[in-house]
Amino acid sequence: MSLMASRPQLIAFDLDGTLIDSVPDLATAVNRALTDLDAPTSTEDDIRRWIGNGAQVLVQRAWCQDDHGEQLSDLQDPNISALYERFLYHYGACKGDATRCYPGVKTALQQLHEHSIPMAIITNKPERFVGPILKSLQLDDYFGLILGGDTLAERKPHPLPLLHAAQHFDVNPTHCWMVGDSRNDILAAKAAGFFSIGVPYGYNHGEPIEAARPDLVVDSLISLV
Ligand SMILES: O=C(O)COP(=O)(O)O
Ligand SMILES: [Mg+2]
Repeated sequence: MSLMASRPQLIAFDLDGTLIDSVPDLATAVNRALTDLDAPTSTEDDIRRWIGNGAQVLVQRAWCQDDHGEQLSDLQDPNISALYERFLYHYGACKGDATRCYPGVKTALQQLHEHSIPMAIITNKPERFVGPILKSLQLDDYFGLILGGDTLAERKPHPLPLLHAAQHFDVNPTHCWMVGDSRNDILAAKAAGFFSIGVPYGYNHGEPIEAARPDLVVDSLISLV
């Protein structure tokens, strides 16, 4: 039986590591920002593990070269704020250069759209980058709501953006799905009462997504249709 038989009233998608592989451009921007501050650069493998808690935490981890850099550094530190500003500048310039959709994403979104399923993006990425990236990949027609990591007072793993989305579409959270690659997506889904769906091909801080105990794991978004 198709998953669609349990027809969700809303599907919320994570962006980085779920719809798009954005690591190469994020790594370019982080390393250009580090170079501007004469700090040592990081490998793409390290940066992949540091994605998923938003851009400020990403630069804290890169500055400290540590998976827990947000606990070892202070957002008020002038080096961190300078690194963040340089990151925003460089990522603004390179955000679409090497970023691509994962296989099956476009087909799945198109088919869900044809089924008239309401869809939202709930990402921890700064909101300003989301619209332009979706547009450049021709994914901008599918989503009735886009929430970035800086749109609301809280971001994933907090349930607020998911509850906000359910309210926006006037639907009950228990009839909504959250699809993501990170434990933050699964934690937010569980806290909000959404059905949680993990994808195994994303980043998830170097751990298998199964460790976050999602309700379901799908290898490709095609399985959702
Ligand atoms: O910016 C990040 O840290 C990751 O964003 P995501 O929530 O779309 O995975
Ligand atoms: Mg993600």
